Order: sequence, then C-alpha cells, then structure tokens
Amino acid sequence: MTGGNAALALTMGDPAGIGPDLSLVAWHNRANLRLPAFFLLGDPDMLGARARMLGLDIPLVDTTPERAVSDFARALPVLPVRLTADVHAGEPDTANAGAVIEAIRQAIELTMAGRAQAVVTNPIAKSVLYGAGFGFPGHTEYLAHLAGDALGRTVTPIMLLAGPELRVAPVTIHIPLADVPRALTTEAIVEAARIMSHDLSLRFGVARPRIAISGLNPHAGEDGSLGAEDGTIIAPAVAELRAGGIDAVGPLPADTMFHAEARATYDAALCMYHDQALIPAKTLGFHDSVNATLGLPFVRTSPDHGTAFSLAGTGTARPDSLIAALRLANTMASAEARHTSSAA
Ligand SMILES: NC(=O)c1ccc[n+]([C@@H]2O[C@H](COP(=O)([O-])OP(=O)(O)OC[C@H]3O[C@@H](n4cnc5c(N)ncnc54)[C@H](O)[C@@H]3O)[C@@H](O)[C@H]2O)c1
Ligand SMILES: N[C@H](C(=O)O)[C@H](O)COP(=O)(O)O
Repeated sequence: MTGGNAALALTMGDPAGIGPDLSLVAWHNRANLRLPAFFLLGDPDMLGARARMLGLDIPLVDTTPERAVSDFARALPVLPVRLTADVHAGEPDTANAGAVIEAIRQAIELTMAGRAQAVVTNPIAKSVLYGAGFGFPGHTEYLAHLAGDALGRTVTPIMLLAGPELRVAPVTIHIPLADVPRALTTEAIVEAARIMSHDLSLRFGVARPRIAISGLNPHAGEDGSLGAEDGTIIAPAVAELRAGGIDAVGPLPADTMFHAEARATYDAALCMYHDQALIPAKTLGFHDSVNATLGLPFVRTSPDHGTAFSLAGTGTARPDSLIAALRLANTMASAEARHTSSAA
C-alpha cells in the first residue's frame, strides 16, 4: 500500500528528544539534500521553540496531507498534534505520551488511506511511554497491532536494520535474552525469513534474495555439543525455506558472518535475537543505518537511534540516520508502487 506521490508522514517522536531537532535540520537542508517531501505530525509551538533554541529561522505551516508536497518548498508542513505539557529539551514527560502515540496513530491511518506515501517515525523513549501505560514494546509491535486491527488479521513485523554495509533483522525482538530460547521456533524463523525475502523483492528490488541465517549458540552449536537449538530448530527452518525455493543458508556461526567477505555472500542476515543483529548493524553504520519494519501493509522507517535526550536542543545531534530514513521510505514505497503497477 503506497500513497503514490504523496508526502511522507513524519511523527514527532518524544518531543523532549532529538526528533524535533533532526526534523528541523533536515527540512532546513531539504534542497541540497534533495529530500522527499514530508509533513510532520507534531506540536507547532514545540517545534517553533526548538527552532529558536537551535538558532534556526524555520517557517512552519499548518498543512494537510494533500497540500504538504506543495507547502514543503517554502515551509515545514505541520499536521498539528497538540502536546499536553510544556516541553523542556532533554526532560521527557509522560504527560505528553498521549500526543506522541496519537501522532503515530494518525500517520498510520493517513498512510493506509493512501494520503501519505509512508510512515517515518522519530525516536520515542519506550520507558516514558510505558510509564503512561503504553502496552507495546515499541513502534514495531504497535504498528503491527494497528495494521492487524485495520486488516482484520495478524500482522507479523520484522525489524530490519538497513545500511550501506549490512541489512539484518532479529527473529525475536524486544524480549529479555532469557526468554529467547523458548521463543525460538522453526515456524517463527521460517515466517521471518519469508517476510524478509518477500519485502526485499517488493520494496528493495532484490530479484532473488540470499538470506544468511545465524545460529543461536557459540559456533552454531558445534554440532550439538554447545547447544541443541541450532540443529533441532534453526537447521529445519533453513531446510524448509530452501525446499520452498528461498535461498537461505545456515545456521551460521554468528561471529564469522559479518566481516566484509562474509557479507558479500548474502543480501540480508537473519539473527535469533535483538543484540545479535543490532550490534553489527550499529557498529558498521550507526549514522547511516535505518530501522525499516517489514511485513506491514505500508512502508515504515525510523532512524536507528533513540531519543538521545542529552543532545536535544544542543545542535550537536546528527541528522544522518533520519535523512537516510526519509530517503529509504521514499525509495521503498516507490519500488513497491512500480512493482504493483507492473503486476497490474
Ligand atoms: N527508533 C526508536 O524509537 C528508538 C531506537 C532506539 C532507542 N530508542 C529509545 O531511546 C531511548 C534512549 O536509548 P539509548 O540511550 O539506548 O540510545 P540512543 O540512540 O538514544 O543513544 C545512544 C548513544 O548515541 C548517541 N546518539 C544517538 N543518536 C544520535 C545522533 N543522531 N547524533 C549523535 N549522537 C547520537 C547518544 O547521545 C548516546 O550517546 C530509550 O528509551 C530507547 O528505548 C528508540
Ligand atoms: N530496537 C531498535 C533499536 O534498538 O534501534 C528500536 O528500539 C526499535 O524501536 P521501535 O520498535 O520503537 O522502532
């Protein structure tokens, strides 16, 4: 589902974090960056105050999704989502959690209605939302929940970290490490790899995706002597995927699948848990990797970093990952639109 030539829907994220800073800087440099048009779902007063704090003269305009592309050239288009409490940069406040969540909800609704091209989310602070009763581990699970509600079916999200050096995703996402072995099943690995393969073709233009699947245990279990899951859970998943025509290899020892020569042998890696995937992703490209959620009925990207509260309002936060997220959302949605129109 893509909104054609519509603007991207960018959510404000936690208003005390660096999301507002990065959005203002990105818009300010839109011409030399040749950025795709976006509108920001957020509080105009907060944005104006942060621009002044950063010493940036940035015109804001209340917009609609339909006017945003034309507005983007002369002002930062804002779809107002009003905050409850005053914002102090670097000082998160659970009183604003409702508005943070509402901005995400509206971005999804507009994108699923074809009024926005894709969703790009500025960072939220999970603990702040939890403190206000938010019942999901983060955007990834919340987006899948809302999409599933809209479609009347279960939507399984895959959290892909996409950068110039590596694309990688974990099978299990925001669960405690102690719970990972119990959560790993052959079915979950197969489903994750199938979604990854499908979206790499549909939204990344990879004709025949090669997927490298990691083991769980050291040395991928060392033939069972260092753990059983690699042989009893992961290997059957690889066999099932290959029997179904997906070019999957594994289970691979995780410590020798991320150096340059290894990375040249696959299009994306699938790991068993959060840090097994995100450590190499953020080590190889912290400032130019993007968090892209696969498996959704719309495109969603996010910077690969968080709210960096200590940097908010200082002018020192780097906008690179947000810029890459805006560009990737546009590229992914455009690839899907081309694929869909050629299949029609
Ligand atoms: N996409 C998201 O919404 C997202 C992603 C990761 C973490 N988070 C949340 O953010 C909060 C803080 O998490 P954290 O401290 O683990 O990670 P973080 O990414 O906010 O910060 C980690 C380190 O990187 C630095 N950093 C982050 N972004 C930067 C930028 N653009 N430019 C320069 N330096 C930057 C920070 O100053 C800090 O030193 C947590 O609540 C976490 O849940 C959200
Ligand atoms: N786990 C990701 C990371 O560490 O970058 C990030 O927190 C994802 O958060 P969302 O599900 O809110 O995108």
